[in-house]
Amino acid sequence: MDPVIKIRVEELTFRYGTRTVLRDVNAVFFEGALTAVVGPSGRGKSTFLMALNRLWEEVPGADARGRVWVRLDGNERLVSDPSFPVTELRRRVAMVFQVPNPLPMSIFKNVAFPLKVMGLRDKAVAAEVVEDALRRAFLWDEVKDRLREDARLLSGGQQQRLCIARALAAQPDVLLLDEPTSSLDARAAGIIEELLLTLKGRCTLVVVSHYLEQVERLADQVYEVADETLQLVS
Ligand SMILES: Nc1ncnc2c1ncn2[C@@H]1O[C@H](COP(=O)(O)OP(=O)(O)OP(=O)(O)O)[C@@H](O)[C@H]1O
Repeated sequence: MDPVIKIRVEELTFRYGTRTVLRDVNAVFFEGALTAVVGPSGRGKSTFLMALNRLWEEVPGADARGRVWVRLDGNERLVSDPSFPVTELRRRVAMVFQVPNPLPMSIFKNVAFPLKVMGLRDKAVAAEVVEDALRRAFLWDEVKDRLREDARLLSGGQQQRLCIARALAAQPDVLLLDEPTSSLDARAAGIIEELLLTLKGRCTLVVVSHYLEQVERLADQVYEVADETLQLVS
């Protein structure tokens, strides 16, 4: 069976003010696969991720042209379609940042946060979803007895897994991860890598990485940002 295209990027051009960072980018991302985006610093890798869920719209002076399609519930949706609520887009195409960004609240509330935004009021269901997300993020055993503690007291690696759990709680179709291990030591990075491998198949993953060995271990497909565009390298 042919792989399903989850995200299709057509003729994407991205500018900050008068400076063009990406030009005429065409790329596809397959459902359930992990695609790595590599390339030297400052070439537009993070910018590219931001184009996939419209995060760039929050950045003054940024402008994206072209089309990004995401397949949701069997239909391709244009992410820039004004009738596509950005909150829904970012729930289904979720971002995990380089530096973990736990909210100033408890571990439990951090993971339950997207459920609250989605209007889920049933506490028992929320508790189940939070536990499931923490288990899938390989964090449950470490935090199950301290769910009411401030999330900012967790280690860097635990905070990153918490942020992944928070994204997973909203059941995203696509997870965008911007150098998710670069602020972590080797052991913590290894746990995140293992976690990403278990997410493959259930979620479409797009991972910006600087580490070639990591990319070789994890990626099904690799794009390199070069000459202001994305080139498929493997
Ligand atoms: N808000 C902004 N305003 C103006 N220019 C920006 C802005 N954000 C990024 N840039 C510029 O756009 C280019 C691409 O930045 P981006 O962060 O996407 O690169 P990157 O490949 O992810 O880099 P790194 O690997 O260092 O994280 C850089 O030259 C950067 O200086």
